[in-house]
Amino acid sequence: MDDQLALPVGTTLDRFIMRKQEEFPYATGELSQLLRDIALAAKIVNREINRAGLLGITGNYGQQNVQGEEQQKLDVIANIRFIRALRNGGEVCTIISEEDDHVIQTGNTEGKYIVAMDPLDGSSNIDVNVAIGTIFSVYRRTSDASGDGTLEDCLQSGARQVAAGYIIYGSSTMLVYTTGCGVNGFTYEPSLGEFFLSHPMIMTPSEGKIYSCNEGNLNSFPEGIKAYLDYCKEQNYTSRYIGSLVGDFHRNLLKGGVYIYPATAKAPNGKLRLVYECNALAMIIEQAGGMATDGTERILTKTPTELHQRSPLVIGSPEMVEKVHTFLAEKVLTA
Ligand SMILES: O=P(O)(O)OC[C@H]1O[C@](O)(COP(=O)(O)O)[C@@H](O)[C@@H]1O
Repeated sequence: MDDQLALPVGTTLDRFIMRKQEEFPYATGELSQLLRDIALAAKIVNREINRAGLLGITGNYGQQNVQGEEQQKLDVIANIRFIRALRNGGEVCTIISEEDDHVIQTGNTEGKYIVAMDPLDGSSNIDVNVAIGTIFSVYRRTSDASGDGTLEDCLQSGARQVAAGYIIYGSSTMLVYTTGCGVNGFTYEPSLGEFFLSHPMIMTPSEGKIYSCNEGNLNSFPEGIKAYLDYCKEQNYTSRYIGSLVGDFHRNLLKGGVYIYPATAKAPNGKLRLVYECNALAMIIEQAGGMATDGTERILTKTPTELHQRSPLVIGSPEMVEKVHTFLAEKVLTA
């Protein structure tokens, strides 16, 4: 964790990015510009979300995405806005999006970066005014920087991320990200159109009392997860699950807790997507002193073979994730 440059709360995102770049003498400024492009798209999407009910942009878009999920109008709008900002910025050659079957070549053939994103996470909550989010991962391309990004560029393990983050559109809008030197959170001030540093160097508590999972799927959970949930109830832990990964993750990051989306009968590989949901949050939680696994393997060491592949996810306070592992291992042994 770099503590050389602890910038004060209230520092603008732009200034923070610039000052952090100065710590890397060989930095070219391209990643900094990419982060600014993401912040710009976040401001635009935030505005659309806030006005959605007035502009008639709530509800279904009338088509399904590659996951077979009904696309919401705001899913499509957020996707367009982030793609446009990244394309216009010029730093990104290829984008992977939850809303697109195939990779998106931006035409920035000199662009050094790949972005994987879930433009709007928590789709089931969009129309009911519950926190939703955007999740993003940034990779440096491994192919020559003269042409479109390759599939190999897009299927790198999470450990190769150069930056990762999310935007939460909740009671306030925040951008939380890491470039591998700690996790910082910025709160959006709409009247000034600026993100300001509000949560410097976030560390998650090693232990917590909150567990988050959809117990509606309990009957098809692995025995180890069922046993862990019983343990949580014996410990009088609190159950909190809003059904938006970003919202549940953000709460648990700050307060301490564990989010679990295991393999189920309905989703034998879990529901969440490794490349643009799990990897980014795994980098954030590890930078904040927490853990992220699929129940056994560290998320960041998994090398994806498909763009939209799913993975079980256990993420949060390290002692709680370890406890889940203990119960999973025990049940495997006694099965
Ligand atoms: O309704 P379920 O099965 O509990 O799933 C909820 C989970 O699925 C998600 O909605 C998946 O994300 P999308 O909304 O982007 O498809 C997560 O945000 C959330 O944690």
